[in-house]
Amino acid sequence: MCSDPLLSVREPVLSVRGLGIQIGRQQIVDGLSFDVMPGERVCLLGASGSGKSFTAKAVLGLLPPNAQVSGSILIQGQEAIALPAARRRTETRVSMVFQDSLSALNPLVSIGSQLREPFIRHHDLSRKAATQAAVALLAAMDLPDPLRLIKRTPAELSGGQRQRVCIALAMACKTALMVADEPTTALDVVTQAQVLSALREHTGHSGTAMLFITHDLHAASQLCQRAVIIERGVVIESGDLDTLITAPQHPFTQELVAAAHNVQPSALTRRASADFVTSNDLLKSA
Ligand SMILES: Nc1ncnc2c1ncn2[C@@H]1O[C@H](COP(=O)(O)OP(=O)(O)OP(=O)(O)O)[C@@H](O)[C@H]1O
Repeated sequence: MCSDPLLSVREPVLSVRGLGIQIGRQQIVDGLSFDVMPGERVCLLGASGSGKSFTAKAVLGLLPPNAQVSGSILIQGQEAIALPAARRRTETRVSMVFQDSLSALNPLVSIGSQLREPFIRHHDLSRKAATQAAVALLAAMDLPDPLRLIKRTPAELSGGQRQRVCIALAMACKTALMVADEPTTALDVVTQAQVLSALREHTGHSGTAMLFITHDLHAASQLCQRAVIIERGVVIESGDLDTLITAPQHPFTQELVAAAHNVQPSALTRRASADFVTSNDLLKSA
């Protein structure tokens, strides 16, 4: 244990070492290792079926009971491997944003009640203060008319609005780490840009590190500083995302970059990401 507070600040929020996940005789993830530092956004990139979601579930403590898991997952320095989310200590809890925002939210409960709960349960706020905090968070997500929005149920919102509510919910939990598993895959390009922008503004330097799960290099390039690229449950390349885009080494990474060059992001997507220099700029200019 590090006693120097300055050194301990540099300890990873998430440290995955030799992660193995097996279901029956199928080895889904094999010897995966990577770190996410405080305030950092790291993407786990890979093709469909490469084991990204299983890795995310292992970090979140949501693996199915028949999964055999090995290796180590340190969250804030504490071992969390094979520990279900419900049994984790508060400091090792991880917030999450999933692709399917409709099933992530309770369909019968108003947005306000769902957003109030973490403020009341984890931050001891009164109902009135929790409502104010929920409204402020929705406003920070650029959602129109938050005072009316909190009275609605999830089905009364668009997919993009719901996803921003899910991000607000994750932010309300104030965890050191957020896992976002394909949060923009089901959205149109304009809404994708809004959701990526909300994630960018509310993670990273604001204090919440992020593990961003995606097969979309464009989305990753708008958010992340580092990438871990996996194929069939094994890391094939990792490092600084700018370097991976400009000088991809592995044939799969080269294919990913070549495919991304063929996609022209809309003018709106470009405008949404124009507030900072990203790996996305490298994709456009390379
Ligand atoms: N219940 C299960 N039992 C055994 N194998 C499974 C089960 N569910 C998924 N798999 C296999 O695990 C592998 C990894 O799945 P995973 O969902 O982690 O992939 P992914 O990279 O997230 O893909 P996608 O981008 O399509 O979501 C796949 O080959 C899949 O067929």
